[in-house]
This record gives sequence, structure tokens and C-alpha cells, in this order.
Amino acid sequence: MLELTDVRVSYKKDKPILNGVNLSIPKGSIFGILGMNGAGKTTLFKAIYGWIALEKGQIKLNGDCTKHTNISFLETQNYFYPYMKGIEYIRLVTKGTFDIKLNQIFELPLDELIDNYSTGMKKKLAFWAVFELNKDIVILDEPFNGIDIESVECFYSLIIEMRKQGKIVIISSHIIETLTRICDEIGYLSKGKIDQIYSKENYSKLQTEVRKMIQAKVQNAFLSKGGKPGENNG
Ligand SMILES: Nc1ncnc2c1ncn2[C@@H]1O[C@H](COP(=O)(O)OP(=O)(O)OP(=O)(O)O)[C@@H](O)[C@H]1O
Repeated sequence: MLELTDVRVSYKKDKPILNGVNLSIPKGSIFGILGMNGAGKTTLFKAIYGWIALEKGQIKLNGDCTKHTNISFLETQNYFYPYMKGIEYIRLVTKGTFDIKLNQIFELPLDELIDNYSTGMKKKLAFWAVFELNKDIVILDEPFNGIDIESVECFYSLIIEMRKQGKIVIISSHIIETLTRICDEIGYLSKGKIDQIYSKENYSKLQTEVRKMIQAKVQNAFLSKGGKPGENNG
């Protein structure tokens, strides 16, 4: 069980980005973090991974403090050494313990320089490495950005496989449907907190609530301009 208790993180004094996050995620489950741009999803992931110090609170895995060595983290942006080939990267990151057969799914040109890969190919290579690392906690920050439909399906299958292996998988997205498809629970991060956690039975409620909230924002924006959405307000 991964447990976050009253987690507070700030980049600037007295301006917390996370302000009292509480979460419990059991082993063998997929947890989605939904939130608008700038809500603090990446900050939360960096806090779990240990890249950012907590101002307050605790993050524990099975009662002990989390360690880098328990966690793999697929960042939104993936960074590679420019003069490395795909095969060299996967070999280096996994210390040689990867299953080459998985490239039948990813179809990466492993003997080419990663520098020549497309954005989606780089994402697939990074995802493959994260999968092979076989850690207790797997953090996937916007994993579906920039990949084709076939790869989206393949990522879904491998994420479900990780759940079967008993891992704690945490995924972020701005798009509800990418999360409702595979997550066991979804937390909505807003104003530094995860106020509500939605289970599968409540996903339609989550969708309705988020849509209403966005529509209200749009209405307000247009009203403050002196018109209604759809009208030409100059
Ligand atoms: N290194 C930093 N220094 C100062 N402020 C930061 C830093 N990193 C992030 N922030 C701020 O923290 C807030 C949350 O950023 P974060 O990247 O965690 O949000 P996010 O939910 O992942 O956003 P997005 O969906 O756009 O990726 C934003 O206001 C951002 O400007």
C-alpha cells in the first residue's frame, strides 16, 4: 500500500502547490490523477519519487519511507543521451535484463540513434524501459501524449499487465476517458488537494462534474466579456 498523508509541497514560500494531499493506493491497482494544467500532477509525482522535498507530511510504501529504488517514473518529456542507439539505451537502463520480444509490439529501429526517433518512438522506448525496470511503484506522467492508436492500446495492455504483477501504477492525464478506461480509482487534483476519489461506479459522476465545472468557467469568462459563449464579442 502506498500512503500519502497530509503532503505539502511549495516551490515558493507560502504558496503551496500541494497542500494536504491524502491518498492510499493498494498493491495491484491503477490509480489515475486527473487535473487541469498546472494543478500539480507532476509536482505530486516528483514528491512521490523523492525529487522534491516535502514541506510537510509523509509518503510511505508498506509502512516504510519510499525510495527511488522502489519506483520507476515515466516523465512527460523524455531525455536521452543524443549519441545513443535505442538498443544501447534499453540495455543500459535495464542492465541487460530486457525482453527483446517486446519490440515486436513497439517496432522500434533499435540500431538507430535515438536522436533520429520521432516523439512517439522516444515515448515508446522510455515506456518499455519503465516496464522492464519491474519496480513496485510505476509513475506514468501523461504516457499517452504523442503516441499512435496502436501504441495507446499496447500501453493499456502493458499497464494492465503491471497491475496483474501486483504493482501500484499511477497515471496522470487531462483527458478523463484515458483514465476511466483502465483506472481502478481516479483522484481529482485541484487547489492542492485530492478532495474526492472516484471509483468505477462513480466515473460518470466524475465526468459530469468536470464538464459542468469547465462549462461554468467558460460561461463566466464570456459573461465577464459582456456576452455569451457562441456570440461574437469582438
Ligand atoms: N520548478 C518549479 N519552480 C517553480 N514553480 C514550479 C516549478 N515546477 C512547477 N511549478 C509550478 O507548480 C504548479 C504545478 O505545476 P505541475 O507541473 O506540477 O502541474 P501539472 O498538473 O503537472 O501541469 P500540466 O498538466 O500542465 O503538466 C504550476 O503553477 C507550475 O508553474
